[in-house]
Order: sequence, then structure tokens, then C-alpha cells
Amino acid sequence: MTTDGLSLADQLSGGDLSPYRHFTAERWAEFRADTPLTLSADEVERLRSLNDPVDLEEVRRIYLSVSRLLSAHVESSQALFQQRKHFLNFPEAIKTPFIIGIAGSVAVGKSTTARVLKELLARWPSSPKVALVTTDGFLLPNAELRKRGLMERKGFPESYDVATILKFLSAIKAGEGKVSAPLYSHLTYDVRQGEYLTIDRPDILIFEGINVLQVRDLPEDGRTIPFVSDFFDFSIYIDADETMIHDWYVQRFMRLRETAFRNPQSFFHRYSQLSADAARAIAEGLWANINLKNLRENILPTRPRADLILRKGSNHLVESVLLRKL
Ligand SMILES: Nc1ncnc2c1ncn2[C@@H]1O[C@H](COP(=O)(O)OP(=O)(O)O)[C@@H](O)[C@H]1O
Ligand SMILES: CC(C)(COP(=O)(O)O)[C@@H](O)C(=O)NCCC(=O)O
Repeated sequence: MTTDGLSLADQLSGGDLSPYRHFTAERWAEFRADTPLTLSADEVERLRSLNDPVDLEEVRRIYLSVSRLLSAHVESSQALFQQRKHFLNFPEAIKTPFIIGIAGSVAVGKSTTARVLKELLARWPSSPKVALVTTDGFLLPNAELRKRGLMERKGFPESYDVATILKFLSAIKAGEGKVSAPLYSHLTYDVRQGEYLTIDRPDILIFEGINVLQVRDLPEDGRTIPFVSDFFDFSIYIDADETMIHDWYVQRFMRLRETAFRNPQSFFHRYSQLSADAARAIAEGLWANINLKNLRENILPTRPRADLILRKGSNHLVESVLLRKL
């Protein structure tokens, strides 16, 4: 029986038919074994996003085991590469980057997870070069979104320049050096025209964004085009109940109103001048009309495609972990 025939609940349950093994956070924490904690409390504080309370204990409890698991995957991919080199009698072949995709809703805490993992992975004894790219840089500029009537669809599949994402990942996987990724500003709520992050043959690339596990309809003209996730060696979905993510989104918005929105350059500056109740109503509207809709229609349906699901409970702490069976 294929997993397609299973309900989402069956797929995510720990039952025999589930493609996942299911662990409590406490059991998952044991898999860190002797993995050393290479981050300090100050460094974790620096890496976390606004309203994300992740701390050193959470890194020890959850992310050290994730780091150890990823290390096993990277090592086995390197071993396979060596075997392939021998098989093809191609001694000059160079290993291309190992790509990790991180997906999940707006406000679920993907950025913090991605930044913590980047630092943990870079501190492995082999000191790999680790790069982090977020997909917001690949959003269409606001001017283009306005022209297409898509300003209320920011984050939906049609708001991204998918062709450029695929070109970027193809270049990385082809082993090209100095590949550019466009950048986004949450302050101006727009892509940063002409500003790029240059990636030069990393050992590992973390590619983070709400859309990274999405599949699109195939074109009718018979062309075959890859999905973003075809380039991934491993994928992680950050999960939580939508009521919790709603609370995190609104709380974050209310904190941004006291901080980033005060900056006159902020796209949301006008909301810093509103009463708390009026600002909360704006946040509720953005959540319900854009982000929740996108979560239900386009993000949550991609969860069963992930290799690892980190499921958060209240206070952003991971309470269970699902790992795809091999
Ligand atoms: N309007 C905003 N102004 C400033 N920073 C923001 C704004 N919205 C989101 N951010 C920051 O952008 C980052 C990405 O947020 P988001 O896309 O919601 O994903 P996640 O919460 O899963 O990391 C986070 O660090 C968040 O704090
Ligand atoms: C920029 C985002 C789509 C996130 O994009 P990602 O980094 O996941 O590609 C999101 O933060 C956003 O702006 N959503 C639109 C509705 C809102 O303002 O919350």
C-alpha cells in the first residue's frame, strides 16, 4: 500500500503503516550520544528570532541529535560519492554540496532552526563550509506583485520566481563556484534590488522557506521541470498546531510594532502609530487572509514529503520528532 492511501493522521502516527518513526522529545534527546555542545548560551540568544524562546537546553535536547543525524547522512553521501568516483574511474570528480531543505509555516521558527543548525554543522570536527539561503529573496519584487495583483498572495507559490530558484539550485548542484542568491528585507517588505549573497562551493547548503517542499502542476507542453526538493539530500519540516502558530504570529507582530515598525523605513511603520487593538486586528487579518490560507492550501500538504518533522508544542519547544523510515 502506498502512503498516498493513508490519512495524514495515519502517516504521522507512530503506527506500523506510518512511513515515520515517532519519538518523544525526551527519547530523541538520547540520540545525541556524545555529540559535544559547541554553542554557548549567548550564541544561541544571538541566533534566535524575535519571539522565539529557543535556548541552550533546547539545543541540547533537540538540535544536537538533529546535528548527529545529519552528520551520518553527510558522511554516507561522501562515502557513496567515493564509491561512485571509483566506479566511474573519475578521480578528478569533486563532491557537490549536500543540500538540506527546511520548510514550515510563516512564524513557526524556521529561521532560528536554520541558523542554529548552520552553526552546529559548521562546528563539526571536519569544519565543513556551511551556507544558508532563505527563499524570501526569490519573491517577485513588490512592484511586480502589485502589477499581477498578488500583494495579498505574498508567500503563495505564484509569488516566487521559481525559475530563478531552480537555476540557483542547479548551479549549486552542478558544483559551480560563486553562485548568487537574491536577498529580501523584512524592513522594507521587498526584495533588495541588486543585492546578493554569493555562495562559493559550500560543503553544505541549508535552503529555508515556506515553499521548499512544494510540487507544481507539470506544464501541459510535455516539458519536464524539476521540483525544488529534487535538489535536496535531506529535508526538515517545522510543525505546530495552527492555533499556536497563529498566537506566535500575532505576538511577534505586536512586538515588532514596539521595535522594527518604529523605524520610518519599515513597510509597517504606520502600524506602530495605531492603538494596540487596531494593530492586533491588522495582524489577525494578515494571518487569516494570507498566512493561514497559505499554510492550509500550500504548506501543510507538503509535510508528508519531509525526511524529518520537528513538532513544536507551546512556547516553541519541540515535543515530538518524526523520522522517515529507511
Ligand atoms: N515584518 C517584519 N519585520 C521585521 N522582521 C520580520 C518581520 N516579519 C518576520 N520577520 C523576521 O523574519 C524572519 C522570518 O520570519 P518567517 O518568514 O515568519 O519565518 P519563521 O518564523 O518560520 O522563521 C524571522 O526572523 C522574523 O522574526
Ligand atoms: C516573506 C514571507 C512570505 C516568508 O517567506 P519565506 O522566507 O519563507 O520564503 C512572509 O514573511 C510574509 O511576508 N508573508 C506575507 C503576509 C505577512 O505580511 O505576514
